[in-house]
Amino acid sequence: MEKRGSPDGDPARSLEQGPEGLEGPETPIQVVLRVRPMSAAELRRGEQSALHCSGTRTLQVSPPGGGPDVAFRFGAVLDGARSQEDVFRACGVRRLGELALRGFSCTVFTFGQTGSGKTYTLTGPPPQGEGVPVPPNLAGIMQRTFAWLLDRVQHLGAPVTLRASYLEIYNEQVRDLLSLGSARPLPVRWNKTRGFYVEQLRVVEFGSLGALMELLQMGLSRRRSSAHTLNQASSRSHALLTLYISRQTMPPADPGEPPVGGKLCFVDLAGSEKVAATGSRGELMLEANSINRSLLALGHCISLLLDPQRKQSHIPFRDSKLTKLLADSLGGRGLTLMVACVSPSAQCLPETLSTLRYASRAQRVTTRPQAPKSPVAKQPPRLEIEILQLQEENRCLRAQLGQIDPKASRLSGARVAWAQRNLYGMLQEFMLENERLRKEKSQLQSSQARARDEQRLLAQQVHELERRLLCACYGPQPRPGPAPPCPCVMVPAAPCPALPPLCCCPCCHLCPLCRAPLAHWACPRRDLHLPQEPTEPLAHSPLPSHVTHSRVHQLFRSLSPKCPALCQALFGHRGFRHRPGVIPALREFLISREDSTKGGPPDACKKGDPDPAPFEVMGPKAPGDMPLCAQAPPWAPPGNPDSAKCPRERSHSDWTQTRVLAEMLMEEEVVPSAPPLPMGTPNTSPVLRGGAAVPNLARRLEALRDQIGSSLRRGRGQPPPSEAARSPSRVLPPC
Ligand SMILES: Nc1ncnc2c1ncn2[C@@H]1O[C@H](COP(=O)(O)OP(=O)(O)OP(=O)(O)O)[C@@H](O)[C@H]1O
Repeated sequence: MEKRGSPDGDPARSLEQGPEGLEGPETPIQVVLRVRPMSAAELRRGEQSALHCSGTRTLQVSPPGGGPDVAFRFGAVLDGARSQEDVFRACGVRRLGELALRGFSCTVFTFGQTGSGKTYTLTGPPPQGEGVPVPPNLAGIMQRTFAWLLDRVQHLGAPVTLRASYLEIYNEQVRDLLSLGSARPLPVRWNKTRGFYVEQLRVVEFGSLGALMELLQMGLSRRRSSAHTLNQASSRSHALLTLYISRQTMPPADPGEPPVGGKLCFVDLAGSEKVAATGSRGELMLEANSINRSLLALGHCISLLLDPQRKQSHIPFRDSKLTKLLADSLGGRGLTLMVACVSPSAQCLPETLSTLRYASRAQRVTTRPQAPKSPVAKQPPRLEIEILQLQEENRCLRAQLGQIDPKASRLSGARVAWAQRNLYGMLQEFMLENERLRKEKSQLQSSQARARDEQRLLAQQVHELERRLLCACYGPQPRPGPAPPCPCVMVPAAPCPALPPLCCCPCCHLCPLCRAPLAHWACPRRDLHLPQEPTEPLAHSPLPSHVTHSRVHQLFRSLSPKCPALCQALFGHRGFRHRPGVIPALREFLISREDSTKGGPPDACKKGDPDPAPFEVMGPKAPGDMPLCAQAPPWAPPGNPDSAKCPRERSHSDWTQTRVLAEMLMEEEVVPSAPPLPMGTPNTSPVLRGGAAVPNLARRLEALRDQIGSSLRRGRGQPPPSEAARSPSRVLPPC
């Protein structure tokens, strides 16, 4: 069966003869078969042996039902009568240890069915009690190798550092058996130089056999094991103990030369098991499945490695943690020894045959063992030349530094100090300026925030006053409850004093939609009741000729979003469908403008409107002296000579209301502008301060206040307030 490798199947021997530092020849995995003796239980059950050793390297398998024997040939075959020491010697582990000392990476692993003697072969029988050592004659391959190695190191005459790590793969999780705390799962990583490795694995340095034995005992005691039908102390995990050997070559080729690092790894695989045979249930069954899966992955890799063509391509080492960690030993540059363990019992023959086939395949797998090369030899010549050149340059520069003139060096020092001082001064100035700018910025930000607040407050006040104005116009008392959608919904309704008088017809008093009181021009049947009202086109109306259709459109569009209720009252529900109603409205406003220019209340005229903008919508030129109406309207301001004909005296507030309405109708937009930085004292009223920058807004606010106050007072029968009482900061009566 054995067709490759050295004649005696010992790969170490051929390597020992090969040149160090070069990639070695293809070397097969060394396989040794061990047949354990029949156990007491098997003997009790009267089971027969199905295996017979024929010579030192051949095993004969006799099928129980008769038939021809099947022979398997391995590097060595050891029957149940062979002692632990025999096994250690036959496996050639000492040679592997020698190669590890020379920098090779060597692996010894046991393989076989559960209860076949794998752990026994590697570490001896399970300890009889806590802290009870294994008797020396029963010590396994590991203890014997440790003893040999420590002894060898002592006689080596070169400094050697020994370290060890011990891990188990339990249910596909790597756990550190030497960890200081509780073992937690560790990741398996890969990099180009190290290949697969376990991250954060504890590696313990040891200097004596006793220390190493302690580490072994520690790991064995922490390793998972359980009892089942075939084994009372069955290992439930794969365990890997690795010795890292670091040896300094003597004499060193170069002072900076790193030591040679070899590895010797012992792998105790968990046994394959048939769940039906072992009677595993629950957790045991899960463990068995995990073990079988990983062994299957290992077998698959071995099968692929056998194919020389596929070996060059992809081998699925990543399929399991076990194959990852054995990748180098199976297909890489390591040297590997496999100890296959079997039970002699005929009852276990199917599993035994499986193990034998597995082992037969494995011994055909080859690796290319490679010893580490000397660091000097590794470097390409170009790099060596570069290093030499750099060293030379370094030496020259050091020499030049030592020859620098002390005088020159003092001068340059003064220059540096001067530069540093100046830079420091500049830096200080910048820092001060920065500080100033920062303060200024924070002041500006706070004043900006105050201005925004004031602006918001003013906008709220305007909004509130507009609302109250509408309330006052359409009804002094709003209905309790949520705000009505239309200000017309106010009961009891009262005619708005700011608007022209209502038609005498009762049907015209109410809005056809909301039934709120309406001005007579909004009545849908107004033509029937007021035949004298003009219905002609604008060109024939008594309005000035520049009041064109488009002007009226513009007026309506600007008014309707601002004051929909008032717009509705003035123009009707559909705006220009009642265009004839617009014309008198415009006429009224122009008359009121005429009144204000001719006289008006003294204080109102004095306050005056320096900005004629509200009326400019009617045209660049005011109507001026053009008589718009032969008869003055009843709401003409006092002081106007025509006011004598007025059926009722117009009060100051009446005039103001008219003016405000005119403003509201004419203004293009009501957008309070942000006031500039506050000029007055901080206690100044926001209205006054904001008003400085928003004259229209403040003026309008004051007028609205006046108007609302007077409307409400009239409703309650109170006398009008004195001029002094009209203050912007006055508290408004509730609507
Ligand atoms: N060569 C041997 N001589 C005497 N007893 C042995 C031998 N090999 C194994 N045994 C005994 O057989 C039992 C099973 O051995 P061991 O635990 O090593 O099997 P295993 O293959 O490691 O099983 P598992 O895979 O379940 O861990 C143990 O009691 C062990 O002492």
